[in-house]
Amino acid sequence: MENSFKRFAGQLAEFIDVSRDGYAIFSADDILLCANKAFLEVFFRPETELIGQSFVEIMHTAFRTQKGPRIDADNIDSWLNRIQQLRRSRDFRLFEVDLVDGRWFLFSEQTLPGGEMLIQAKDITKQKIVEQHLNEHTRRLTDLALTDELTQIANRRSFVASVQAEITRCSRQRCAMAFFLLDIDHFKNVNDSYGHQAGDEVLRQVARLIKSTLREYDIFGRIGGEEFGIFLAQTNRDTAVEVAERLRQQIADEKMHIEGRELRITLSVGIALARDKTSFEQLYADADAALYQAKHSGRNKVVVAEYCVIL
Ligand SMILES: Nc1nc2c(ncn2[C@@H]2O[C@H](COP(=O)(O)OP(=O)(O)OP(=O)(O)O)[C@@H](O)[C@H]2O)c(=O)[nH]1
Repeated sequence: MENSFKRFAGQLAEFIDVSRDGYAIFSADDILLCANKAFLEVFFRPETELIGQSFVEIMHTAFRTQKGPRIDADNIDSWLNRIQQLRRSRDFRLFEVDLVDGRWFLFSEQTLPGGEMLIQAKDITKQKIVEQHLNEHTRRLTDLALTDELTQIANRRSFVASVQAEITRCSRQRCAMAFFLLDIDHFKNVNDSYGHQAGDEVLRQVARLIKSTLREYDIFGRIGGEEFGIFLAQTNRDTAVEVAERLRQQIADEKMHIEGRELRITLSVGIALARDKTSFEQLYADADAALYQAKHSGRNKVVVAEYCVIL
């Protein structure tokens, strides 16, 4: 029985020697006792240099020579302090390590009852590349799902979701909110006179212009067709009217260059205001009623929904 175990241990040692996974044993006082080739290659250092060194010395050299694990720190000592608190904090630990040369390893640390530590390092570079591609793909798909293809601003779905989240936050903090519905005037004429592509270009330019005048945290999106929405948190009636007027004026003053021709367009804006609990549907309905008035009182106008006058 003992002989067969010795044979097994001998074979295991042979396998470990040629394994693509790194293996190493540190003593209870963190001196590297032995390591196979794959482990030495993680640090780009020969056995004669590495064996007998402490974990701290090995990491200092890795940091100085920029060979081995990527150490994102200005100060290696404070980095080591942090790592030393994690090391041996449990009998078994599993963590990912990326190397300066771009490889990734899954490290496991197993502490034996006597304090020695067995380390296994598995090369997971290929899985990591696949994972990064998948993440990038997911991010692009998410962007596509949330962005209006024509204007590259938030589409209806993502605009409504962002506004709903802000309404919840503003209602909790009882802060004033303003919601604008903006609609290009006589847009059908643009399409009819200049063609659909020219219409598309007008939509793109209007979206770009509006976006450039808003603050970073204002929510702006294309609700559909030639209709845009803006949500402003912590905005009272006077400020809302001032912002909307400025936008309306800016669009009216802009000479658009569409397919070699100069074009001027105007916007009508309906504003809804709220302070207490409200919903996207409520704000939309109020702003839509105000927009209807703006359209029917001559267009190129800003109208605040009637009941909001008190705000
Ligand atoms: N080029 C282009 N046109 C669009 C798009 N979406 C909607 N439209 C057009 O926008 C026009 C909207 O027309 P109407 O709803 O009659 O409104 P309007 O002509 O702007 O008139 P008022 O809103 O009353 O001032 C329609 O002709 C739609 O075909 C788009 O993505 N691209």
